[in-house]
Amino acid sequence: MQARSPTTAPGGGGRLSVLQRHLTAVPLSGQVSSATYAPNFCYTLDNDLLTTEQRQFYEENGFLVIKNLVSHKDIDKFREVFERVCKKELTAPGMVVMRDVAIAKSEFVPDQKAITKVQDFQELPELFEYCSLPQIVQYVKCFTGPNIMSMHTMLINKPPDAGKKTSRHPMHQDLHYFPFRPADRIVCAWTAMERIDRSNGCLVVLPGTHTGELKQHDYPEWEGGVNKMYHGVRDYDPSLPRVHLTMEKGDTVFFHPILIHGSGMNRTAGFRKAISCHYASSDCYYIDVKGTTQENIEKEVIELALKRYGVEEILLKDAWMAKGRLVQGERINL
Ligand SMILES: CCCCCCCCCCCCCC(=O)SCCNC(=O)CCNC(=O)[C@H](O)C(C)(C)COP(=O)(O)OP(=O)(O)OC[C@H]1O[C@@H](n2cnc3c(N)ncnc32)[C@H](O)[C@@H]1OP(=O)(O)O
Ligand SMILES: Nc1ncnc2c1ncn2[C@@H]1O[C@H](COP(=O)(O)OP(=O)(O)OP(=O)(O)O)[C@@H](O)[C@H]1O
Ligand SMILES: O=C(O)CCC(=O)C(=O)O
Ligand SMILES: [Fe+2]
Ligand SMILES: [Mg+2]
Repeated sequence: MQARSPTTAPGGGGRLSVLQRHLTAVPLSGQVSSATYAPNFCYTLDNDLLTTEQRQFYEENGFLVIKNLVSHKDIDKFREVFERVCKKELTAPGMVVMRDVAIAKSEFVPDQKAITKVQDFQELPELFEYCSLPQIVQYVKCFTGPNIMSMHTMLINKPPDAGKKTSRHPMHQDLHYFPFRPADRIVCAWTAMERIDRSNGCLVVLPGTHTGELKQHDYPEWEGGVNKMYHGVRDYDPSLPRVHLTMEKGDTVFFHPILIHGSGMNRTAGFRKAISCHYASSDCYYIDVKGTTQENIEKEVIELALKRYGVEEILLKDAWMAKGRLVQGERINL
């Protein structure tokens, strides 16, 4: 791994100006791809899709935005399917439909408006289609290699904030939830289903933090409450330089599971929608999280599994084994 000098620390003037240029860059079409052999790269694999500049950007920042990757037609289709899920016209084994904590205890909330996210839709073909879109998978392969599993799926419907700031997602590292490694062979694809900016709670990232360690996570001490399992990095330092990712409908960001990120509150009256899938190489292997910072999330997952399904004696990895689905290549370890 390349050592990072203090001058390339996140938020260094040089880095941010490169970032700004990148974020306003033109769509990929027309760019010349390059299959450069790059011995110093470790977060991306040799491939003939990413330009050297794109690889370099992900290596340094831990994320990469590809404009206009998913068609509006496909997104409109996913939106319709989501609406049918909300109306309970469609369901699938294992799928979790979750309400925002601020309205979870209300006696009457009209169905569609109550839902903050749908999770684990891997058994619902109409939504799982997102995870198999060839134009997404071809990018995923640059990070995971050819044997690709989908591990976690979400359609996030960030509600207008009910006034308690519970629509925020605290700053976190997704690896906190994952009992598999190596982290560098895991990547999230997150697609904006409409224009998303600071007003409706865009993704907020801390560039370059993917080169750090997995940190201790807890529930943030938020007065208004916090959603189930929305852990945040302990002692989050709000003075760290952040980048707000403004994205248009169909734009997709690929990001590393150690990258610290979150999302702000939704100050609009609309439900901010994004669809995402976490992928991993099937060559990844499960780890035992006992005695690590991940013990607290394992405990919560075990409690939930007992409460929901009555299953006992499971480990975090058992839940993940059941969720994982092969997208391409061969299922090896996961
Ligand atoms: C397999 C491993 C998974 C690992 C995690 C994901 C990995 C992510 C990886 C990637 C990184 C991703 C990062 C991430 O995304 S982290 C977030 C991941 N979150 C989850 O996985 C949670 C998924 N949601 C659920 O399991 C259910 O919806 C829950 C259990 C929350 C409610 O269940 P259900 O919907 O059936 O409702 P109910 O009517 O039966 O209520 C039961 C109780 O729950 C209370 N309640 C209701 N809503 C909420 C709420 N929002 N916040 C807090 N509490 C809530 C409710 O008041 C009641 O309490 P009480 O009256 O009993 O006191
Ligand atoms: N104590 C905390 N612990 C963890 N994450 C936090 C904490 N406080 C705020 N965050 C997160 O930091 C990110 C940025 O928050 P912020 O409220 O600044 O975003 P915003 O609402 O999009 O922007 P702004 O309010 O500045 O216009 C969000 O993901 C938010 O959830
Ligand atoms: O707010 C979002 O859409 C992203 C939330 C997130 O980072 C996550 O669920 O892991
Ligand atoms: Fe996340
Ligand atoms: Mg704010």
